[in-house]
Amino acid sequence: MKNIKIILAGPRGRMGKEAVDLIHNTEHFQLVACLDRVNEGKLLSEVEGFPNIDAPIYYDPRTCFQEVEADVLIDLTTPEIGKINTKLAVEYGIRPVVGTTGFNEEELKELKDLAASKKVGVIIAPNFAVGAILMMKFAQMAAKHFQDVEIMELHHDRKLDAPSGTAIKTAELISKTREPKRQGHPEEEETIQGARGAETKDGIRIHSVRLPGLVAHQEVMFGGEGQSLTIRHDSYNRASFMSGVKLSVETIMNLEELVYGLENIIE
Ligand SMILES: NC(=O)C1=CN([C@@H]2O[C@H](COP(=O)(O)OP(=O)(O)OC[C@H]3O[C@@H](n4cnc5c(N)ncnc54)[C@H](OP(=O)(O)O)[C@@H]3O)[C@@H](O)[C@H]2O)C=CC1
Ligand SMILES: O=C(O)C1=N[C@H](C(=O)O)C[C@H](O)C1
Repeated sequence: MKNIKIILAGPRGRMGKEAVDLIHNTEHFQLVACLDRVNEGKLLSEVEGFPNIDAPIYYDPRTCFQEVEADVLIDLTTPEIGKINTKLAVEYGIRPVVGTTGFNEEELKELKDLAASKKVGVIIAPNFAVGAILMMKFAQMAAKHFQDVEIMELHHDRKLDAPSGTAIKTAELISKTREPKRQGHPEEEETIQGARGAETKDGIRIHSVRLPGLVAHQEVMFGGEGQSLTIRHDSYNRASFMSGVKLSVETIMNLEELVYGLENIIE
């Protein structure tokens, strides 16, 4: 397989560290630069925790994309920075694999159009874990048979966005097979605001839990006459996401458009 040259944004983060290991341990992957908001001008090997990896660190994505020859950008930063990096990478013909969450519908549409016009592959993956993809697909299947559903997503308390990208994607997939419905008692009232969670435009409730000790977890709970069905996925560590990152980097080399969600590339 051809060597794939990768720029990684966010190498010191929880996901970024795992991605450095993945790139380092994959024969046909090469880390050619990092984007970070500290350590500009250093090599990654000069930063504590990353011996033997001589990729230069840039702060400004534009300078990095101009100076470094790369095939793929992996972005694992923050919602605000991820959006800037992704758009800029497409403009420079570098294919973004984006794990960073927090893109809204309008931003996805804008990127889709940009990717199509530049013929540059983009993968935006709200969740890279294969089990999470299956959980979402199973939920979409179950929604054919159960009209009433609520999503509970549970994450560590360092997470910036709520609801999670996975919960939003799950609700979107369910909405493809379930008619819009306003759930609960027609006259229900929240005596404490937010008690019924956030409601999507199709009437699906999403509840976001943030606690130290958690990593990334989600339950999709369906209710019917005299029965319920709960589909649950748990990521206990960030290594759980790395096979999806690897697959995305390999797949994006043959894409010329935006793909939103790994369910579109996992058979
Ligand atoms: N798709 C998926 O499967 C998954 C997606 N995620 C998403 O990935 C993203 C990262 O998550 P996580 O690793 O837990 O978060 P972290 O907060 O651990 O890491 C984010 C990193 O981005 C860095 N950063 C901030 N600003 C910049 C900048 N201007 N340039 C480059 N780097 C910058 C931060 O630096 P500093 O430390 O200085 O703030 C930090 O090191 C989140 O959006 C999260 O939702 C997470 C897990 C799985
Ligand atoms: O911030 C996280 O940790 C995660 N973010 C993604 C999301 O918002 O769905 C994926 C996973 O749940 C972990």
